[in-house]
Amino acid sequence: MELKQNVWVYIELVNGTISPLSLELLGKGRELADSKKNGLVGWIMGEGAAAAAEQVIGYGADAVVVVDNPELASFESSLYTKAAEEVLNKYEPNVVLIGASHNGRDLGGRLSAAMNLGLVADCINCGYEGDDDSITWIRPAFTGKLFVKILTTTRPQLATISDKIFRGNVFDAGRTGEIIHETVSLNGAKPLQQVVGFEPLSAEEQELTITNAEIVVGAGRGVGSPEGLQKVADFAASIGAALGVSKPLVDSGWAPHEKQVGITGSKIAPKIYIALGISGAIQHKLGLQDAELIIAVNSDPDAPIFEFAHYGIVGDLFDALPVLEEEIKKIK
Ligand SMILES: Cc1cc2nc3c(=O)[nH]c(=O)nc-3n(C[C@H](O)[C@H](O)[C@H](O)COP(=O)(O)OP(=O)(O)OC[C@H]3O[C@@H](n4cnc5c(N)ncnc54)[C@H](O)[C@@H]3O)c2cc1C
Repeated sequence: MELKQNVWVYIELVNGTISPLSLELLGKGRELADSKKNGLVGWIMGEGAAAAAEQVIGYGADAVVVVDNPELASFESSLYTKAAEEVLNKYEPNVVLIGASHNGRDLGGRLSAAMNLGLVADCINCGYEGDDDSITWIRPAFTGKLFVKILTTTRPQLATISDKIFRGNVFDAGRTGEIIHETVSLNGAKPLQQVVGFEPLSAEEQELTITNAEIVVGAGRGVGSPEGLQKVADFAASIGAALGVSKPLVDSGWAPHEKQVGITGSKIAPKIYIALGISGAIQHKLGLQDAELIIAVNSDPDAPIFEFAHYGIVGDLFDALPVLEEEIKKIK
């Protein structure tokens, strides 16, 4: 397969496993490639990268470029940028999608500077609008008040993409594709930092957060006070759920920003989201639209949240708490 001028997805490995965000990008990359009858190339760097290559094919790539190098054993942005530059200069892809993880943002920004490329950061959508090879990137601007369309005039077209926007492809063990092993010289680059060891947290030490919990309880302005929020927090703890909040609670200083659900907070995909005293504004909704089941309690029957919640209770959230706690404990 001709590898040049294709759609490329940077595959990030986390402890040797393909990150969920990379799988999402393989789904979007497949769609982009198909719409222009292009190929989709997955590109993995790091020690042990070869082991993940077959899976990248199974998740939708036509080919995988593997840079398996002990110097890239753990992410070090200066070395990864050098390696990426060598690979991209050789293969000249048309489009490069990088997940907007911590490391992906770091790599994307450095690549943009090193290769003098335009970079569109934190995109939430993209696609071909015309007949040429230009991608229209869509990203929030002015702290989420606007969604802007951006075209990049440099090639490859480079963007980092937010998580939980796209769906990955279903794994197909029968898919076949080319696996190319690439070496990089790194041009004598030296790491700026060195990882000397990893100490994984035990299961008990790992905190339940809004992005990893199966059940998230969302508290909104309807809780009325820090004491009201504490009652909701106690309810969340009693059912083994993480506590999330709407923006006004962060703005009031009642909760830290890391608990905020929404376009300017975190996008979450729990099995169950229980929204208590939340009106359901679009900026909040955009953060939880991947939740499998949404239950809302709101005293206002016309609250917008009832337009997209699967189950709704019209009433005072504090009256609903003991009932919900009892019912959820019965089924847990
Ligand atoms: C640029 C920008 C970015 C934003 N980003 C985010 C974001 O990431 N996340 C986010 O959440 N918001 C965000 N917002 C704010 C968003 O527009 C809403 O203002 C916010 O989500 C409203 O929060 P809320 O539903 O808690 O409060 P409100 O809209 O005030 O709703 C409170 C609800 O509680 C109900 N209620 C009151 N008392 C009770 C009770 N005792 N029992 C039951 N129900 C009760 C009321 O009927 C009402 O529906 C953003 C706004 C802008 C402009």
